[in-house]
Amino acid sequence: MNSPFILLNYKTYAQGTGKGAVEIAKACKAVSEESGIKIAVAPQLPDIYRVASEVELPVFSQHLDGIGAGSFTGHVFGKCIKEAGAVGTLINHSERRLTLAEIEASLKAAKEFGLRSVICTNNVPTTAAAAALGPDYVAIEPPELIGSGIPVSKADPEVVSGSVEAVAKINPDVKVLCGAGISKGEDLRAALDLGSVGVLLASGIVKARDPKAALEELVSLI
Ligand SMILES: O=C(CO)COP(=O)(O)O
Repeated sequence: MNSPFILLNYKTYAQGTGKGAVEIAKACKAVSEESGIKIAVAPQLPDIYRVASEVELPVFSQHLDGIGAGSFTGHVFGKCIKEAGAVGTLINHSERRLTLAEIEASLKAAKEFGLRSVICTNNVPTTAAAAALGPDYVAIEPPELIGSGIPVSKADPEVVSGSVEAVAKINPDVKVLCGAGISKGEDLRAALDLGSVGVLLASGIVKARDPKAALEELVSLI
């Protein structure tokens, strides 16, 4: 089996801001090296350069706008996050929803600048629609379970397996992540057993008293 992929979204948690963004990335790097499991982080946009410069670990943006160079004040430009050191981006996170047209434009921008793309979705039909656009990954995250501590892989296994099935039919090149409430080794194990290739998670690690210990527990059943 290929290594699972763990993508840690820092959101705007204080613990993952500024210096904390670097410290958590260092913990991720240490656990990735110890375990051989691929781990990437998605800090806040102004922390991308800092994290990518100080820690040798894949860094994702939390958002990307489907715009180019020019008159787009306040937007997130693919070239800028690429040059800051990002290798990929989330698109359409449930806390940063986009229209379908915006998702497509954002994905196009990610491809233009060689950024890996993770389109976030909330149920099986939106996962199917996202897969049709051809991102590298879709990440199914039922919003009601986000931040709940109740893992999607246990509370709603059908939304994960249903997403995996739908994506396999529509575009088998697209890989499926799942997220929401994932924090323990058994949650990650269940997510993989349902056919996802990894997890997108946040609070269980970023807000943990000891993020490195929490990460070690997360990968302990792989
Ligand atoms: O939104 C999420 C990751 O993008 C999931 O958040 P939690 O891991 O805190 O439930």
